[in-house]
Amino acid sequence: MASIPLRLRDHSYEVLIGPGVRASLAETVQRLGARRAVVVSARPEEWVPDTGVDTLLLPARDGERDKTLSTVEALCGEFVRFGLTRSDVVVSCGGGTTTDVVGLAAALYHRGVPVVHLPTTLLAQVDASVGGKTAVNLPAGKNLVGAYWQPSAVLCDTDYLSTLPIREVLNGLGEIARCHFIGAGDLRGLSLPEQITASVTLKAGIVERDERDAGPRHLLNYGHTLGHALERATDFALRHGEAVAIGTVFAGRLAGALGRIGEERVREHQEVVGSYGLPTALPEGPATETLVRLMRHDKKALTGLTFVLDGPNGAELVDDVPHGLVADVLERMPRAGLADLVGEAVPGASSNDAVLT
Ligand SMILES: NC(=O)c1ccc[n+]([C@@H]2O[C@H](COP(=O)([O-])OP(=O)(O)OC[C@H]3O[C@@H](n4cnc5c(N)ncnc54)[C@H](O)[C@@H]3O)[C@@H](O)[C@H]2O)c1
Ligand SMILES: [Zn+2]
Repeated sequence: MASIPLRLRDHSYEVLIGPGVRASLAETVQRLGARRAVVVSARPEEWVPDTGVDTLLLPARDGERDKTLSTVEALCGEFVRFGLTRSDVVVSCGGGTTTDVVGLAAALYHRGVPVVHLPTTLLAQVDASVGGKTAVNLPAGKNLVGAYWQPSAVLCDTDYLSTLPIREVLNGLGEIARCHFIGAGDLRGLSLPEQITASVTLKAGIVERDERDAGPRHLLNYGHTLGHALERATDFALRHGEAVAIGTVFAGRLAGALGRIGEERVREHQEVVGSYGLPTALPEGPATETLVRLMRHDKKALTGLTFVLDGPNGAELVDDVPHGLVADVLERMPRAGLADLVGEAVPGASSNDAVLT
């Protein structure tokens, strides 16, 4: 088991990672001094560990559809009925959508009640549950209403991952792959729990330096500018992490075209992303101009576009990248059908066994 500390000025906590770590929930609740707990879980009841205190178990559903203010309101209503106080605790158990919506309910209820996350997807373990950002969607867009509310502990039980469909594994691996280029070093060849640990360690370090997104935290958006555009251009047929994987390969090529890195490092982007079984080519379909337009929208750029790009001093924010160059690099990227990009990403694998071992 690994224990990663996240030290902030007025709030510190541990992220535990490994098989079976959910069993430390009761100890965590006791340490917090809570007398009651509300557990909001999108997973089967048997997956929810004992809290050791008087507990209300609320079933939930993962998915963007339920990541709304009305879910927050419904949860808070249940907290009141149960008599939850500010010295008690809320526990989330589910994917990143569940940790996000439960995290926001915890942030708002009584102006903030402690929350412990039990993330059950790879993406939620390496990214969504760590760092204190919580949010819900509005009809106008994703994550438009939220708050910073750091959890009191995060328990990343890697046993939860054994039932994940392959596409959800790839979704998380996309975020792990981009860590290679923002300071985690080469994680290829490590076990999955080790890769999760390294990714969480990297994110924890970045959040410690920049809790509220004023600077270094933008490094976490490596590969995301094109990634977001690809998600939208494919109507979300690509999972977030898959789109980020392609965005990471593109970021390497763009940094190369700008002369910030050499050919070998550009190739390394392709190799690292490919080694995780992730897509490295653009999907057939969305025109180059469409992708550029979506990226402009993403960053509200008036002149050039802004990207996080690799360079002699590591990754950094680069402003004013000319549209023409961006379009040119996109044009030169290979294209493949969606089925080829993700359908057979792990040859012969009918479950995720091949990637999780
Ligand atoms: N707060 C942050 O900093 C942050 C960072 C990254 C992403 N996010 C958010 O996270 C969300 C995405 O999270 P996600 O990818 O986990 O999506 P998700 O919560 O929708 O879960 C993905 C799918 O996996 C299923 N699932 C979950 N656990 C499972 C398990 N153990 N076995 C089998 N199936 C399981 C779910 O039912 C769902 O179908 C987005 O809403 C995104 O905005 C937040
Ligand atoms: Zn991401």
